[in-house]
Amino acid sequence: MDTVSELPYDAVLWLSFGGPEGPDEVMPFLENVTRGRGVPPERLAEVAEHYHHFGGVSPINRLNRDAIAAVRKELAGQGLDLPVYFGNRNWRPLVEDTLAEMAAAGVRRALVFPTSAYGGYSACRQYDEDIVRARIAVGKGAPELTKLRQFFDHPLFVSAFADGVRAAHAALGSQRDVRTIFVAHSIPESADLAAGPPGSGGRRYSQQIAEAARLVAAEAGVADYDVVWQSRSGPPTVPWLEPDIVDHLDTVHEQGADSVVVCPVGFVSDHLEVVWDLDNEAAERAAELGLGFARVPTPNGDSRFAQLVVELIREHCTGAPPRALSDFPTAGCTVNGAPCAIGCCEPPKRRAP
Ligand SMILES: CC1=C(CCC(=O)O)c2cc3nc(cc4[nH]c(cc5[nH]c(cc1n2)c(C)c5CCC(=O)O)c(CCC(=O)O)c4C)C(CCC(=O)O)=C3C
Ligand SMILES: [Fe+2]
Repeated sequence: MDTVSELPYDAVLWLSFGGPEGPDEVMPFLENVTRGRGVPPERLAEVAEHYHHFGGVSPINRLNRDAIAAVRKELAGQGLDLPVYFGNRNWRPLVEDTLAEMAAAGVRRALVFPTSAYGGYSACRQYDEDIVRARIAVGKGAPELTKLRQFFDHPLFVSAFADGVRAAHAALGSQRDVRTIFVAHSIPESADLAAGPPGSGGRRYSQQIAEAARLVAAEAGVADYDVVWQSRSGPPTVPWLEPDIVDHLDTVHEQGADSVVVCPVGFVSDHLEVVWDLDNEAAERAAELGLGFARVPTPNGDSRFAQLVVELIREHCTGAPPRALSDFPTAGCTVNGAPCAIGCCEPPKRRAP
């Protein structure tokens, strides 16, 4: 690709979810995540336990810092002079503070890399809301922020997972009846129905998950697989995407499988919902059922992830056609937190606070 000599941007903002880094930070973090979202206190107490199991430290901030270091190296290696800043929605470093720091350093226009590959409210539109909130907090002189596009069907994203699926099958041995299970964060049915531009029929999130699973399976040479969900929250009366991964293990066991390859295609890093909900809860259920269990790593630890981020930056700056394996429209790239379209991935109706 041509060199991007005169970059129209002067920084990158790595925008993520955030997580606690000590036991005292767990509850304040969870309160930030769930403010006004109708998550029952019992669920909150249960999730707090998951964090305390790891000393109150989520791996997510460390994983983001490692990924940022890799992206800085990749940028420098490609001769791109762009500082990378780190800000989160729910925990320190909070995006409001990071954006203030960027403004003070003289940043005028920045690209935003959100740490989610997908569309939908939680995965895409809520990051737009974070951008709006941070710019309001900084006020006059807030940098212009352009969010990079969704990348669930990017060949580098797909091939990192596909290599992991192949390696997991190899680790379990080829003579066994292995079931491949793709898993993503569940969301309320209503949020999935509202995902995508109005009039599109919704379900953009679950459709993109299904498409990513299909692409990864095809590249890994897996003919049969399932797509299931994890980490549901909210009151039990509200329907969320199902089946849950743990229940699904019972199903595949009944169907005669003797081992499972679990691929967390909905996430980019091995954060707490992966190391607890999959490596602990799901792995434990698999052991009870006598199922062999191999969990595929997320792409964050793969060298292709930094390449992917830099490719998205270059693609945006040069106007090159998006490298994408699906027919879904390229969405998610907007300026200053604008939605992709009016009413796109609308936030679900909340209970009054
Ligand atoms: C689609 C989706 C992604 C993927 C896209 C993306 O990556 O952005 C994601 C990522 C993450 N979710 C995370 C953690 C949590 N999510 C919660 C709650 C919720 N998630 C939701 C959806 C998603 N979540 C929803 C609809 C809720 C209900 C409340 C609400 O409507 O917002 C809660 C509250 C307690 C609970 O009920 O579980 C916690 C603690 C962490 C950090 C893990 C760590 O600390 O390492 C990460 C990366
Ligand atoms: Fe979540």
